[in-house]
Amino acid sequence: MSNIIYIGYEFKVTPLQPGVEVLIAELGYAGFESFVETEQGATAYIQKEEWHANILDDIQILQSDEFEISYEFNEIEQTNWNAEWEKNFNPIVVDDVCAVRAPFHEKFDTEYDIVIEPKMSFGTGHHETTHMMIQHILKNDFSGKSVLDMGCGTGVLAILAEMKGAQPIDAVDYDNWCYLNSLENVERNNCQHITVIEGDASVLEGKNYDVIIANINRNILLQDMKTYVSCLNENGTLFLSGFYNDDIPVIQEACEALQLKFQEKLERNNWVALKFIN
Ligand SMILES: C[S@@+](CC[C@H](N)C(=O)[O-])C[C@H]1O[C@@H](n2cnc3c(N)ncnc32)[C@H](O)[C@@H]1O
Repeated sequence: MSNIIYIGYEFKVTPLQPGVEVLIAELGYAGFESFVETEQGATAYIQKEEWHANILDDIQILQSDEFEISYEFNEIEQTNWNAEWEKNFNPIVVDDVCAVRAPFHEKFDTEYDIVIEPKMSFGTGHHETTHMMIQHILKNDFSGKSVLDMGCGTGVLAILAEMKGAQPIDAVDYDNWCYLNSLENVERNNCQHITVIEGDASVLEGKNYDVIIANINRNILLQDMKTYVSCLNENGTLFLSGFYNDDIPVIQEACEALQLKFQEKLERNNWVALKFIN
């Protein structure tokens, strides 16, 4: 383990659900890397380097009248929470077809059984957006398709794409932890067709894909949409998530300006995952 210093926030949330779920989702998009649900709420961790005093300013649920949320924070050693977090990682099963679990969980009797050692990368399958992207992948034909998983996190979506017959697959993330973690998970799931790349949209120059999956966030998607679409083959499909229902008009407008056609929307707890074709 490296000696990265983390800041841990202990949140007390009333009512607990859906408060904790929404809070964790929002913190994930603000840059928090890992979460442990507790009896009274949740503990959330962010690298000290990524932290700043206004980090909670954009967390909408903290302004909500429907929830009472208090918190304390302090600096902690990475090793203290990693073991605790692993104990708290619950496996999930999407649509009875695809399980996402850690190596220390029992194997599931599902068609797709993905083993993830998530550590600090986002993408445990617990988040609404990951869940919906898994649903999109399950519903669509990936056989023989070239795929880009942009913002791959743990690599979970790329791994499922390979299990569904896609190849070749590029899994790209600009975060070094995610890059390393995806490499580990690709190997753990015996994937043969995934290339993990550390970088942002600038690594996509000259590349082409039949399917692009991007679960990132509204602003990065809007910023990099043109690059994604320039990499999309004819009869291609683009799956987008990492934003709310309210963001659909601006995302849809950006896609349609690039000649994409809206096809389908999935929604969970106000988060959405959209499908476009060209
Ligand atoms: C919401 S997580 C999604 C992870 C995983 N694909 C999933 O569905 O669970 C977004 C990921 O995008 C990565 N990311 C954010 N901005 C990026 C960028 N500009 N280029 C590449 N990756 C980016 C983050 O490091 C993070 O791992």
